[in-house]
Amino acid sequence: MDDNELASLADPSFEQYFLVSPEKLALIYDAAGIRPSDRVVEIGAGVGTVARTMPPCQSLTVVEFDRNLIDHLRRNVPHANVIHGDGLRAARDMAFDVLVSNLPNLVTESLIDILPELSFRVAVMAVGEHADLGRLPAEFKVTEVATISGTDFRPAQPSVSRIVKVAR
Ligand SMILES: C[S@@+](CC[C@H](N)C(=O)[O-])C[C@H]1O[C@@H](n2cnc3c(N)ncnc32)[C@H](O)[C@@H]1O
Repeated sequence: MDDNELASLADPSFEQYFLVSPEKLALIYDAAGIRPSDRVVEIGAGVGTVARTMPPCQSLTVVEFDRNLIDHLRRNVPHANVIHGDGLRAARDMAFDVLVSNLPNLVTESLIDILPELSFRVAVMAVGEHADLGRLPAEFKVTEVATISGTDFRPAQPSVSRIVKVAR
């Protein structure tokens, strides 16, 4: 998928910016520490730019809210289980070891709120510049991984996000 195609698929009303930076993707995979036995879930998977090069794992499930992207996801990540729907609801209904997400900031805030209800080993999440993860219970260890913005994405994302690792 070239830059023009990615840009043409992005719907600004869903805050769709697709992460394509190989360096930032490598940092996400490294932080996730995915093991071959892991069940991995990505919510807000877009067209699959993160999921398509996810390290080997037992299972990969991708959840996307925008129906228009589902066929692209199926094509780009043929080995994944593709779910069309709300990632917050799906996360509550699934069992997984590793969670990856890059959602609109408001949805991410809700995801942070429900993290204590979910059972997982590691979550690697893009969060807003000023997101407060200090509200998570002490059982969670939060580590800053990187910042992502601008041309890390297609189309370029105007705002800055932080990638954080949340481990139990
Ligand atoms: C910033 S894009 C990131 C896409 C992809 N993760 C990446 O980094 O290239 C956010 C994606 O989350 C999706 N999204 C927004 N709200 C969602 C929700 N409640 N459940 C699942 N997906 C959602 C959007 O449609 C969009 O594709």
